[in-house]
This record gives sequence, C-alpha cells and structure tokens, in this order.
Amino acid sequence: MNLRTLDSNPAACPPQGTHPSRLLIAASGTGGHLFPALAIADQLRAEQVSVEWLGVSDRLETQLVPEDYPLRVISVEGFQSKDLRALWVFLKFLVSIWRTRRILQQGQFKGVLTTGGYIAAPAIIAARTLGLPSILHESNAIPGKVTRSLSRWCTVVALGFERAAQYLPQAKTTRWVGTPVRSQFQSPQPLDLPIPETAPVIVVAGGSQGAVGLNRKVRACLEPWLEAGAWIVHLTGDRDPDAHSYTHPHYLEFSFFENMAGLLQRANLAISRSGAGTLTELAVTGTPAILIPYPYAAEDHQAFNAKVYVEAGAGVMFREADLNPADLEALVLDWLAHPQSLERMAAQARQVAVPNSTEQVVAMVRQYCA
Ligand SMILES: CC(=O)N[C@H]1[C@@H](OP(=O)(O)OP(=O)(O)OC[C@H]2O[C@@H](n3ccc(=O)[nH]c3=O)[C@H](O)[C@@H]2O)O[C@H](CO)[C@@H](O)[C@@H]1O
Repeated sequence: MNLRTLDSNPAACPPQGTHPSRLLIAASGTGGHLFPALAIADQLRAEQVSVEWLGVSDRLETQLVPEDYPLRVISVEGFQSKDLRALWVFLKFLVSIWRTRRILQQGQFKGVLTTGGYIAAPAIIAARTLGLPSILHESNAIPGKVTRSLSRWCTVVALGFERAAQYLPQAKTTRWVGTPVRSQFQSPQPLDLPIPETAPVIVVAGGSQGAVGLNRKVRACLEPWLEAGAWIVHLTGDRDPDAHSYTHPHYLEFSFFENMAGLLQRANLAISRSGAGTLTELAVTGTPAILIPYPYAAEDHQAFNAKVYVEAGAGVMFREADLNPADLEALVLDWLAHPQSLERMAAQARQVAVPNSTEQVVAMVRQYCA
C-alpha cells in the first residue's frame, strides 16, 4: 500500500489555485465513519473536486485512505476521564484545532465535510473560526456527543435517519439524506464464493471490527442451520479467540470481507450488529436481519438504529444479554423452512433505503463549499 501521509508542511500542498474546489474530509476510526466518507469522496473526485483527508495516525484511515487521498494526521481523542489525563487530552485538543486551521488555510480549502466522532470537533471548530462552511453527516438514529454539541456551528447537518433531527434542536439546518454506501452497492456484484445458486445464505456480521459476543451466540447454533441446508458466511473480526474453531464445508469464515456489496446482495438473512453503516447496506440490498445491538454503544445508539429496521418490518432485534441461543436457533430454522417470511421482510428492508444519498451529500458540497 502506498502511504502518502502528509503533515501540515506547506511544501506538501498542491499548487494553489489549480483546483476548482478543495474539500477537507474529516473521518476517522471505524468503517462506520470511513466508508460513507469514502463513498462521498469518490463521487466528488469523479466530479473534479480535490479532496484531502484529516485523520489520526493509528486508526483505520491509515489503511483505507492514503492510496486514494492525501491523508493529514492530527492527534485527537475523546474526553473519558476527569483526572490529570483529561487536561492532557484537552491540551491536545487545542493543538489539534490549531493544526487543522493551518491545514485549512495553507491548503486553501473551501470547506469541511465530516462524518462525526472525535475528529469532527477540531474540524468543525477550525472551519468555524475561519468562516468556512462545514457539513456534518450523522449516520446514527441518536446523534453522537460531538454532533449534538457542535451542530449549531455547522452549515448543515445531513442525517442518516429522519428521527435523529429531534435531538438537534440547535442545528441551523438538518436534512435527511440517508447514509452513503460504497458505489459497488449500486449495481449487482459477482460473489467469488463456492455457494450453490439455490442455497440459502446467512451472513453473520459484527460491524467493521467484528463482535465476539455475537459470534459466541451464533456458534452455538451453527450445526442445525447447516443441517437445514444453509450456507453461513461468518465475518468474525480479528479479535475473536474462537476464530477457526469450527469447520464445515458450508461454513465460510473471514476476519474481514471486502466485497460486502456482493455478499449482502446474495444473502437471504443477516445476523448482525446494528451500526448505521451496516444497517444502511442491509436496507439497500434488501436483506432481512436479526439485529443484536452492541450492548456498550454510546447511549445505546445501536438499539435506536435497529428500531428503525424493526419498525419497518425488515427484521427483529434481540438484546445480547437476553438472547438464548435456543431461541435464535429456532427462529432461523423457522425462517429457513418458510422462505416467504424472509422475502416479505426483504421487501420491507428496501423501503428503509434512501435513494441517492451520496449524490445528495455531493450536492450539498457543491451548494455550500463551491
Ligand atoms: C462499536 C461501535 O460503536 N460501532 C459504531 C461504528 O460502527 P462500525 O464501524 O462497527 O459499524 P457500521 O455498521 O456502521 O459499519 C461497518 C462497515 O464495515 C463494513 N464491513 C464490515 C465487516 C467486513 O467484514 N467488511 C466490511 O466491509 C460494513 O460493510 C460497513 O460498511 O460506527 C457506526 C457509525 O457511526 C455506529 O453506528 C456504530 O455503532
């Protein structure tokens, strides 16, 4: 991988005035923050907008971004403790605002787009103090802390779920646009797995990092589902101590799978965490789901995301702590025996998808950051 990480050295900036429009995208951490931002960036690049990235040195963006976009790194983290360390984090935060201001000035950026999280704070504050527009995309049904605190300073807040607007009374403008997904989701993708055409496929997904708790519940049920004829594609993440402990010719295990579009287009059912990105992809591909929210998500936001899907009739939700593997096993066996239930839910799932999310955010960039 060709790492092109830039710092705030002015010599590293492209010549000034050579691009019709320049945008700094601040997105960091997990797939849920990065993939929507990458979808937007790719579309902007196709429309000749020059995009650079603001990230953190040890997060997923260092693997996903630098091949395509110059990555500038700052040091920023969440305020979690109230002791001396909090003072250190605060000082780092002030420095991160100063560095972001310099990056924006030296690169002559016309504005900032962010998908929330810690990195959004210096990006929005720096843009605000320079009088530049900022567009914040919030994908969750309950907006994160940074979104709630700083929405008033954003030019516009784009929402993944309509119901998130009620938590942002101070935002100047909110617009419900859905959450952008990678361009591969817009067309049928081949799936390079040896699964027969007629076999039912269950995908088990724990978000961009995998979910050990969810993996355990599912492993307890594998045998009967496989006996019932299902193929199971299990995305375990790379921190599961029990990975590779079970083998069966129809059980395919991956720590991370690149071709999510092809996989979800082929899946008949997903058993999944309810991160906003995954949920949007399930809706776009019309995949019914058993949703098991991450129990420690801030303000239980994954459960609020899942409710959108459940209320639409596209799936069911279980709390991980209450979920008895025997119930999970029986529910899936029932659905495998009655595929028409899955088809009905698939149709409902498609109703949740918002068309043209990426294009709508790109239009905002054109409107506010020209
Ligand atoms: C633990 C936690 O707090 N997670 C948060 C994080 O989610 P996190 O990044 O875990 O989850 P999301 O579901 O939003 O996104 C996961 C992304 O990773 C992709 N993927 C996943 C597995 C794989 O093998 N291959 C692959 O490509 C999915 O297709 C999806 O695009 O940000 C989301 C958006 O703010 C939040 O809703 C989640 O609550």
